[in-house]
Formats: sequence, C-alpha cells, structure tokens
Amino acid sequence: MTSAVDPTFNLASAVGAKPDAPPAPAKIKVENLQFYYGSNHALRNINFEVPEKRVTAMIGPSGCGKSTLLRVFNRMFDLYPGQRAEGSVLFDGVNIVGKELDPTIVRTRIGMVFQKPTPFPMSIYDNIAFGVKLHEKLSKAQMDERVEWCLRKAAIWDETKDRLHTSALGMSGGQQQRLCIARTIAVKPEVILLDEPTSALDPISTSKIEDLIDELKQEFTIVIVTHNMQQAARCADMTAFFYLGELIEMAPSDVIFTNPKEIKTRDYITGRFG
Ligand SMILES: Nc1ncnc2c1ncn2[C@@H]1O[C@H](COP(=O)(O)OP(=O)(O)OP(=O)(O)O)[C@@H](O)[C@H]1O
Repeated sequence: MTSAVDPTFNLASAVGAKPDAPPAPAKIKVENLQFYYGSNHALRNINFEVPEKRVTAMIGPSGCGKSTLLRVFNRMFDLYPGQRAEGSVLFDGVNIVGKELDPTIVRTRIGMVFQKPTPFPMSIYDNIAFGVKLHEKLSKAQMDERVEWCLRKAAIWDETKDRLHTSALGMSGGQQQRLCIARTIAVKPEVILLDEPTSALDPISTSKIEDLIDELKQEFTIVIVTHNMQQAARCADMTAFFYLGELIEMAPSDVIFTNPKEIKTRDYITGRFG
C-alpha cells in the first residue's frame, strides 16, 4: 500500500496548482448513514454530499471505513448476509439503500473500479461487450461503436485498436486498469467509484490514470478512495477525511491540505498518525 505521506512532496503546492472548481449540485446525498458488519458498527452517522461532475476523494487511515462507504454506494453489501446499512443515500433524490430499489439498476448507474485490475479472461473487445450485453441489445455495428467510444474515453484506444480480439490478460497492469475503467464507462454510468485504482501501478501508469480522472469528470461524477494524499491533492475537487468510522471533515481539497479545521485532519495529513 502507498505510504500516506511523502515528506519530499509539498501538498500545498500541488493543490495550489489546481484552479478552484465552482460549486456543483449534489449527485449523492448521504444522510445519517450507519453501516454494520454483524455487530461491528463500521460507519457512524455519516452525512455529506458528493457534488455532480466533480472528483471527491475519501482519505483516512486503514480501517476507517472508506471502502465500506464505496461498497454502500453501489449496494455491494447486498451480496453478503449480515451486512446492513441504515439511514439514506440519496442518488438523484432516490434512496439507494432502500430495499425497494433493484441493486442491479444501482450498479449500472454507479460503476466501480477496484484496486487490482481485474479484466475477464477474454478478448479486450469482449471485456467491454460482456457487460453491455447484460443491459442492452446492440447490433454488431453499434457494439463496435460502443467499444471504440469507451476505449477512447479511457484513453486506451490507440494502444488497443489493433489488438481488440486478443486476450486482455496480455496487457500491462496500467493498460488493464484503463480497460477496467473503459468497461465501467461502457454501460454509461453517471457515477464512477474508484477504490485505490492506482495502488498496484507504477508512477507512469498512475499519472495516466490521474490525467484520465481529470478528463472523465467532464461527464461523470467521480469518487476515489486513496491512501495517496498527493493523489487526492492533485485529482480531487473535494476531500473527505474519515477516522474510526466517522467523517471528521469534508472541504475543498485546497482547504483540507493547507488549512483543515480539525486537529485530527491536520495530524493525519502531516503524517503524525496513520
Ligand atoms: N467483511 C468484513 N467483515 C467484518 N468487518 C469488516 C469487513 N470489511 C471491513 N470490515 C471492518 O470495517 C471497518 C472499515 O473497513 P474498511 O475496509 O471500509 O476500511 P478502509 O478505510 O477502506 O481501510 P483500508 O484503507 O485498509 O482499505 C474496519 O474496522 C474493518 O475491520
């Protein structure tokens, strides 16, 4: 896992280079959210908003609940008995943790990319077509178009256009992760959740994914969990700091990394703990 603090890196100068994003309406509103793994109360009374077409980073020490919150956003916990959420997560005003909403619909509109690239053992083309076919009936020409569209969006078209029908497992780790992002985009979600998407990648692939995140926010709302604070400072418009299952503070990234309100946030970003 990437170390939270690189003493040679100046967080303040990284955020200073980023122009302030104007405020945006809430795409997701979390209200009084509690989450339990059996008797383990993992998220405690969480309240915050994810702005539309912005990048929101979730940071905090290991075990503070970041990944749990991402999994609540796409109803992954439904797959595991004993895990439950209380409170609400309003997605365009609809409570997605309410049982009345079909989780497969939630997962189409809120896509997720995991820490380790996980391409299916099939061709690059089929990696994308597979998920699309579950939701839409497209002609061959339409599917070709969709595959090209999402590979371009994920900035990997030039590297793949001549090998679409070869195995995705022959790609580098960084290419595989961009393919996984393309696969997520292919079903046209509105929100993309990224769970430490670069922690298994080298610095060049990491930088390509960060550039991609910046591009993607033109069209998608992005939530990224990262242990890498430089990455949060570089990529995110808003940053939320979590500690022991609680949201301590959320603010524009320049505020969090230069002038946080809470002592716990300050201690974490200056490397005093975590
Ligand atoms: N499947 C599970 N069963 C029981 N408890 C779990 C499970 N997954 C996570 N937890 C607990 O929930 C809390 C939050 O874990 P979570 O993985 O969300 O933290 P995190 O901030 O994402 O950590 P990391 O940065 O190490 O990935 C921790 O106390 C963890 O032990």
